Parts: sequence; structure tokens; C-alpha cells
Amino acid sequence: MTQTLTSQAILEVLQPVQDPELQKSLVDLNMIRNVKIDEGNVSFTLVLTTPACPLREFIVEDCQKAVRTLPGVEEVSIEVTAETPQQKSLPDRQGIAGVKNILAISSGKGGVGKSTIAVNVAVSLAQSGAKVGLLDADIYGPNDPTMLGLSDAKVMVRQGPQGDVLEPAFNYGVKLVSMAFLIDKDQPVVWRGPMLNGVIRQFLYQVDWGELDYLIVDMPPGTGDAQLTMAQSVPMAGVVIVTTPQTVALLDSRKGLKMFQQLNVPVLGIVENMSYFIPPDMPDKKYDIFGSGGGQKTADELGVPLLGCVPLEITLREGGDNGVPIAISAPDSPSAKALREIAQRIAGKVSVVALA
Ligand SMILES: Nc1ncnc2c1ncn2[C@@H]1O[C@H](COP(=O)(O)OP(=O)(O)OP(=O)(O)O)[C@@H](O)[C@H]1O
Repeated sequence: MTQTLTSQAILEVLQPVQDPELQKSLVDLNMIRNVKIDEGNVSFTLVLTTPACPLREFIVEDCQKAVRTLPGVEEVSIEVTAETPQQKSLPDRQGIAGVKNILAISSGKGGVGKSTIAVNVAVSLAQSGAKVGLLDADIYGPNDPTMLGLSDAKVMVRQGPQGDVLEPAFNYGVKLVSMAFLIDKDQPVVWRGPMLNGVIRQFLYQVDWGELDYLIVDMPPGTGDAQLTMAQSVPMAGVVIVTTPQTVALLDSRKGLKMFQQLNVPVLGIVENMSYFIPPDMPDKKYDIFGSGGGQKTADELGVPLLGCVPLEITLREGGDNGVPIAISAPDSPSAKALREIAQRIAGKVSVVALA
């Protein structure tokens, strides 16, 4: 006896299929929409929580398998789209209209590659189809414009009903605002708490960010006023801590971690940069200069996930200097792949926090 296919039956067989990251049913998460049946042809839309979903192929395959168990099904076509969930709002912190998730990239000390990671994560997320902004809050050494090929950009200021509004610069799919746009590059700037506070708040609220899935904030290194201002002003989806494998870096990372935990900012995980060296003339070789397994050990000691390890690669540094991020110039290089996976993991964790 042939049963008639119904959308109800389709949703029932899809009920046990889970989003592996969120560990909840796709149906309960309202990720299956628009179910249509035309004789044996079934079609629906799978709405992921981030366009950078690392597991999209697996989820699609699981859906295919589940629907094909129904008698009478001949074809299953799944259209995949994404709707990034909005992070939770906090009563004492003012969100930015149109910006769904604000996340910070931080490091215990300078020079560990925080800006390199922030820029390439931003570009990787944009490449996946997400709407991305980058706020260069590293007021002491604002490098993001150079790394994003925007060193000569100027921010436009226009008059809005509530005062001046800055128009971000834009390249490689990423909107950027940086202190470098506002200061003379050769003049040292001495920042005092209240001034710094004002500038960071201006970069958050007086910029025409438009609609963004992710606003990535490249923090200055350490645990100072900028971190405090940021964490206390806006609700943050989370922070990513960048570290290097040396043991001294662990101490600095721990300080940063404690501060964000005290400020109730979820720590999404750590990224270990300069983990191992890949010689340019021997791309299949890998040298563990600082010993291996350091990243995992650091993550375990800090009790947070390791989001990934980025190798020390000359092309990654060159990309930063030349203003063409490696995610654009050499997307198949080991560091670009590592950075893309890190961006996907960050997006996954942000969804988990937003939907918790
Ligand atoms: N994995 C890597 N391989 C090669 N070079 C790297 C890597 N990571 C970073 N670098 C280089 O190291 C230098 C410092 O990196 P970056 O500016 O990103 O660090 P940072 O932590 O943001 O520094 P600070 O905040 O102190 O300015 C840059 O020249 C960058 O290109």
C-alpha cells in the first residue's frame, strides 16, 4: 500500500536529526522550513545558524538519509541558507542596532598575532557569506588597515540626528574602523582612561555598521581599560584568546581569561598561533619549534576549548605586510585552512551561546 507523503511525515523523520554543534533537533530549532512535496520529489530549506557552518555537508547528508527512509520518496532537494541568531541582550549593556554578535579577539601580550588572526577570521567569515565588521580597538598599534589593504583609507564622517556618524572603510567583504584612520601614524598618542573610553564607545555606537552577523573587535594586548570599557558597554557574544606555545604566554593568557570571566563574557576558546613552522621550500615539513601539544595543554589548563593552531608561515606575514590577507592570497595554504576552520569553530560557538 502506498502512503501519501505529507510535510508532517517529513518533519517526523527529520525530528531525530540533530545539529551536531547545538546538539538539538533541526526541527525543534526551526531549521527546516518550506517543506514541499511534488509526488515523489521532496524539497525544503535548511536554515543554518551561520553561513560558516563547518558541518553543513554532514547535516545535509543526514537530512537526505532520513527523508529517503520514507516510502515513495524519489528526489530530495535541500536549499541551504543561514540566519545567524542574535546574541542575548543584557539589561545593563546597550547593543548596537543591526549588529547580531559582537566578539573580541584578545591576547595577554603583544606580538602574538592577534591582529593577524582577527583580520583573517573576519575575511574567512565574509568569504562564507556572513556580513562582517572589524573594529580595530588596538589603539596603541592599529595594524588592521595595513593588513586589510586599507592603509590609505579615510573614514568619512556625516552628520546624523544624534551627532557625527563614521562610515567604515571596506575591503575583502569586511567593514573596518580603526584608530589609524583618525591619528597621525608617526605621532605617539598617550591615552588616558576617559579618552580611551570615549573613542571606543564612539567606534561602537557612532559608526554606520549597518546589518552585521559578526562585529569582530581586535583588542589591544593585555588587560587594561579598553577591555573593561568594551566588556562593560556592549553585550558580548564571547572572546577568543590568542596565544603562542611558549609557557610564559600561558600565564598572560590566564590573566586575560580570568578578567573576561569576571566580566561575564563567555570565553569561546583559545587559538594557538605560531604553533609550528612550515619551511617555504619544504611545504610538507613541519617543525615543532616550541615542542608539540602546547596548545592543547594550555587549553586544558585553562579549561577552555582549543579552537585551532596556526602555523608559522612566511606567506602569512607577507600577506599582512602587503595588505592581502592569506585567506584571499593563498586560500589553500596550511595557515589559511587553519584560519578558516578557526573562523568556522568560532561561528559555531557563537551560535551555541546565542541559542543557549
Ligand atoms: N602565524 C604566523 N606566521 C608568520 N608570521 C606571523 C604569524 N602570526 C603573526 N605573524 C606576524 O607577526 C607580526 C605580529 O603579528 P600581529 O600584528 O598580528 O600581532 P599582534 O598580537 O596583533 O600584535 P600587537 O597587538 O602587539 O600589535 C606581524 O608581522 C605578523 O605578520
